[in-house]
Amino acid sequence: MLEIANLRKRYGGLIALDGVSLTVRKGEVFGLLGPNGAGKTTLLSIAAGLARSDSGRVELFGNVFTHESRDLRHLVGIGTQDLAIYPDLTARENLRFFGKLYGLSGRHLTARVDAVLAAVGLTDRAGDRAGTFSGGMKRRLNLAVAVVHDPKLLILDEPTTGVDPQSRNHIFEQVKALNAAGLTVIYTSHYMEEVQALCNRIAIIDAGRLRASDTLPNLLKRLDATIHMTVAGATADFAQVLGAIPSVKRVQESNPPTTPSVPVRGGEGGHSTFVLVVDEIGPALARVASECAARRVALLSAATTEPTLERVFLHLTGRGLRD
Ligand SMILES: Nc1ncnc2c1ncn2[C@@H]1O[C@H](COP(=O)(O)OP(=O)(O)OP(=O)(O)O)[C@@H](O)[C@H]1O
Repeated sequence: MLEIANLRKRYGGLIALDGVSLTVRKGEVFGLLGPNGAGKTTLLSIAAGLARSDSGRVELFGNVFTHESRDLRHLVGIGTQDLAIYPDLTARENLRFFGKLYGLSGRHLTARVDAVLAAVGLTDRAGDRAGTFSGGMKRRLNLAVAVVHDPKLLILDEPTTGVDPQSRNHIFEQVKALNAAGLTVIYTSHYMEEVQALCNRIAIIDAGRLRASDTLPNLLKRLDATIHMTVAGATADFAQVLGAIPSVKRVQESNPPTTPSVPVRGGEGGHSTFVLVVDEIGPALARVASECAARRVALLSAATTEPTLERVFLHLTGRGLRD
């Protein structure tokens, strides 16, 4: 649906986009993550035809899409990070205004306005001025404005920023419903868990460069899972026993014996600590427990760390999402 190739954009001496390429497929919710200032808004503005790139190419449904492509603009809806609604107009007037800008009129316009008001739960407040709305209601109206002209691709730039949990859920559910009805969505958020729950594929950008673009399971595979375990009464060959478990990739022992001839690690009944780097925690842990039982080794503690999107993000960018 959207093909972005080698986009570059400078603001004076600052390189905001440094050759970003990515593909968004029809029907997916595509997540875009990046620390503050990574270039997300710049990328989305160019992808939506609102800003010009210095070089590179954007194709929408196989057609070159630029700032000048007015005939293709109706295919895209954008929910901007800063609210794009008029506080002095009512919710309905806002939607009629933006609908008309996209060429809707008459009964079709009225039907679309009613449909999106209902979809975002603002039918009861349709006649109230947007300026009187809560932050969450304004965000919901902003989303309605983005889809009033029935686009094929919806670009949402941090749609849940600064809203209460209830409105956040409402927006979240609405995005899911729009996607289920066939709308392709690009979604940026500062909430990792939203992107994790909503998106089929996720791109991570940092300092204007694409660091990764993949499905969540594939992104998670970039990091190892570990088991930190403490045992008592381990025999000298216990590290080898652990290393032979199929899903264990590496074993590190934190207190190796001082003399190789001592048969019991850490002395009689002594404690030993191992760190296992594993492919999958569940099967590895089950085998660890059974090996311990078979060898009369007491498993005193086992703590696991699994890859999360947050850890992958930190690994790729060296920064947290909300730095
Ligand atoms: N119009 C502009 N003029 C000058 N610099 C700009 C302009 N717009 C963005 N920038 C700079 O370009 C870089 C990328 O900004 P952009 O808004 O695209 O990042 P972002 O990932 O959307 O950040 P955030 O998460 O904070 O919204 C930042 O350093 C920003 O200060």
